[in-house]
Amino acid sequence: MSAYETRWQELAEVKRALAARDWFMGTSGNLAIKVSDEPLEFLVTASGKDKYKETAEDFLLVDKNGQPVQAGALKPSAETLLHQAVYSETSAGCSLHVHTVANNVISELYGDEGVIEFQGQELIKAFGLWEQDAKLSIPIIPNHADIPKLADEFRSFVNADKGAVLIRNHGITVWGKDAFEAKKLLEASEFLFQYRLALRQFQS
Ligand SMILES: CSCCC(=O)C(=O)COP(=O)(O)O
Ligand SMILES: [Zn+2]
Repeated sequence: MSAYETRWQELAEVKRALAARDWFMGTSGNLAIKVSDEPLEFLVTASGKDKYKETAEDFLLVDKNGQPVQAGALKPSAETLLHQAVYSETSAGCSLHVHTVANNVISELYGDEGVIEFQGQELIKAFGLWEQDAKLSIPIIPNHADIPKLADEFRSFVNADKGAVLIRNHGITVWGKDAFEAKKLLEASEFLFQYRLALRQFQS
C-alpha cells in the first residue's frame, strides 16, 4: 500500500471514531494527516461535507501552501491554513479540529484569561506531563472570520510537535506525531473540559 493509501485509511479511521462521538455537528470539524515531507503534502477533509458520512471524496491532497495538488471539484477545508501551520512549523504528522459544546463553553469561560490550565489530573499525562506538579496550559485565541488572520494567530502557539489550541467559541485544534497521538490528545482535552465544567457546576 502507498503512503497515500495508508494515511487515507488512518485518517478515515479517526474520522469514524470522532463521528461515533458526535463531534462533527452541523458539518463542523476538519482533519488532516501528513503524507510526505518532501514535498510537503497532506490529506485534509473536503470543505462543507457531512463528516458523519464516509465517501471516496472525504479527503483531498494539498501542498505546502494548502492548495489542492490536483485540480478538481473538491475544495479543501476552509481551515486548511491552520493544519498547514502545524506541518510547516513542526514535525507533527496529524492534526484534528472539532467543535464540541464543552470546548466552546470552556473557551468562553476562560477566553479573557487566554488560557485554561489543568494540574493534578491524571489525564494530563496524555500530553507527556508525568511529573507530580506538572501543569497543562491550553492557549485560547480569539476567533477571526478572516482565516489567514486566524491561522497567523494560531501559528504563534504552534511551537512543539504536539499540542492543543482552543479558538474562542469555535473549537479546538490538536496535533501530534501521528493519528494515534493526535486522537489521544483530543480525547484527553475533551475529558478535561467536561470534568472542569462538571466540577464548576458542583462548586457554584
Ligand atoms: C459549519 S462549521 C463552520 C466552519 C468550521 O468552523 C469548520 O470547522 C468546518 O469547515 P470546513 O470547511 O472544514 O468544512
Ligand atoms: Zn472549525
